[in-house]
Amino acid sequence: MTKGPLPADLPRGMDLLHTPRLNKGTAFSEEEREALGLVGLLPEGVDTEENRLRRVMLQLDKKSTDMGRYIFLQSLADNDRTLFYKAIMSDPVRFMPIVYTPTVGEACRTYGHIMRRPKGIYLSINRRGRVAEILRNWPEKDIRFIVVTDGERILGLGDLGTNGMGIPIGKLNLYTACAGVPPRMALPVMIDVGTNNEALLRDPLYLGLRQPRVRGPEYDSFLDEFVTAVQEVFPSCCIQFEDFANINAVPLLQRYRDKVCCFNDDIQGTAGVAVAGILAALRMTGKPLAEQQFLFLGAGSAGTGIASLIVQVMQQAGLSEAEARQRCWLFDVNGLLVESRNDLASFQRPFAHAAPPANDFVTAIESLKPTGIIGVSAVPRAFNQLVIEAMARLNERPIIFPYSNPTSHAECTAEEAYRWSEGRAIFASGSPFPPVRLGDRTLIPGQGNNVYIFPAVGLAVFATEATRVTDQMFITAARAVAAQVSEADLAAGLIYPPLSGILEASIHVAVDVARTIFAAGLARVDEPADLEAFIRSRMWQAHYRQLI
Ligand SMILES: NC(=O)C1=CN([C@@H]2O[C@H](COP(=O)(O)OP(=O)(O)OC[C@H]3O[C@@H](n4cnc5c(N)ncnc54)[C@H](OP(=O)(O)O)[C@@H]3O)[C@@H](O)[C@H]2O)C=CC1
Ligand SMILES: CC(=O)C(=O)O
Ligand SMILES: [Mg+2]
Repeated sequence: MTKGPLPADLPRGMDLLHTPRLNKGTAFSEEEREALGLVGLLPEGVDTEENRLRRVMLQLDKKSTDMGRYIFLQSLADNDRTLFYKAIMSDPVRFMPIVYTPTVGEACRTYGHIMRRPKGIYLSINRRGRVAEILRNWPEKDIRFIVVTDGERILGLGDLGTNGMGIPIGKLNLYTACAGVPPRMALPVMIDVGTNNEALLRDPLYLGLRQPRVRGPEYDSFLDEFVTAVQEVFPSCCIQFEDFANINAVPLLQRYRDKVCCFNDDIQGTAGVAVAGILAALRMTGKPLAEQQFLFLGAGSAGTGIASLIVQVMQQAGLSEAEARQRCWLFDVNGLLVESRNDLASFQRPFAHAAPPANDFVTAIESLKPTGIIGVSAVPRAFNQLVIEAMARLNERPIIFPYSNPTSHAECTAEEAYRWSEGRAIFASGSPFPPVRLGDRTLIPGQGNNVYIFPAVGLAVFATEATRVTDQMFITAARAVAAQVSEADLAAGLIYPPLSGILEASIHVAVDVARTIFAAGLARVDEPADLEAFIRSRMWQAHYRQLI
């Protein structure tokens, strides 16, 4: 018995089983099977959602590698999207390292080899002039989030060309899994302007343009065409720029941040998570922010993005901009950023100090006496024993954040940071590390990853239909993430909320960000009396819908 007429566009029979958004497989009820032409296309047994989840877990358990699990889960998403989200949301601690860093990094390295069904839109520069037409080929019409990359700086793995498509897909998976943003409204986009990765150009299974990267005015005008076309085809869409090389990431953000609803996750999202970690760490040490001194290894998108947000937060704590800048020092491949250097890009100049050059990181630590070091260099093991021991000599509780991803590019492991600091480090890494046993203590490393920020900011932007994304929204998000860390978490050494509860944490963060959006007059909906109930009401749930 149907409950009224069926929607005209509801697929039937095999088409329905091949529509991942609607497919419930063996969970289609007898009623649905009769009404939708499914009788005989499924075995007689009618499953519950839970039974289908049990079968997924059983099959995952039989896979011997995380790559195998990644491929299985992405195929599941192609087949039954609800079940995919139900699975990964059932245990974020187990599944985040598979759909996200570190496994997604390995998946991107070999994307042309493991690819099954395409997901998202590929915009090749050879199709310039046709971007709006191509975006219209996407079947969904109300797109609210695009995560876009050109594949040039995929995690710390460098230029992976169109193989980098795994990142927009993974980030958008997390919008839904960690914040309930409806998956139907999310679109991964790959801008293909070629690749300078010789190994990929030689790989017969590589699927992108086989040419060196296009740069300069031609690149810029293609990105202009993309941003303009998004406004035309998806007028309520927020664009998240992801994993662009800094030569493009920084100018793109500067060009569009005040014109359209957009942000750069590596610059602003990462800054949000770093500030959150610092604020929570200070709850642990009881020291004021205005007395902290940070030294960064790496002065690219993430390094300058974090430093810039720290400066703003320190200003809110009462320091002048100049005083705050004196508390952020950056060190890159050519040493400390000092005014006498003539190799600095314009986005790095504001962080160059009037100080003598220094080419040795440990020497820089000894002279600047930082309270925290933040690794955003993608240089594996750059925080060596000398570095950690120097930090531990200077600080009772040194802040050590090896933020580079994936795990193979972390500046140090959790075990190293704890061992070389005699267990005193306040530690968080971009990719997860397992708990560390030190003497009779078990230390639990936190994950300092922008996943604590972008899904929650995204949920707030989605619910309020915000017109812009501002730095203040990331400061609010950072404060809200830090506030989610309980006294018990702090006592256990954690400076981020446990990943197991990331969905609830994101909702609380989104509520605060939404308040900031309303206060700034950037919302396109009326401010509701009960903001939390409003945010919750906008969230997608990973449950099968009754189709008839
Ligand atoms: N945890 C998280 O949430 C996030 C982590 N990240 C990670 O941060 C890393 C950097 O990202 P991003 O800032 O976008 O990349 P960029 O390429 O913009 O920056 C990398 C920086 O590291 C410097 N660097 C390279 N080699 C060395 C070296 N041997 N010693 C000192 N500095 C060096 C580079 O200098 P030069 O340009 O001169 O080579 C550059 O300043 C990546 O691994 C990424 O995965 C990024 C975003 C979020
Ligand atoms: C986490 C992230 O955005 C990165 O490593 O690039
Ligand atoms: Mg990134």
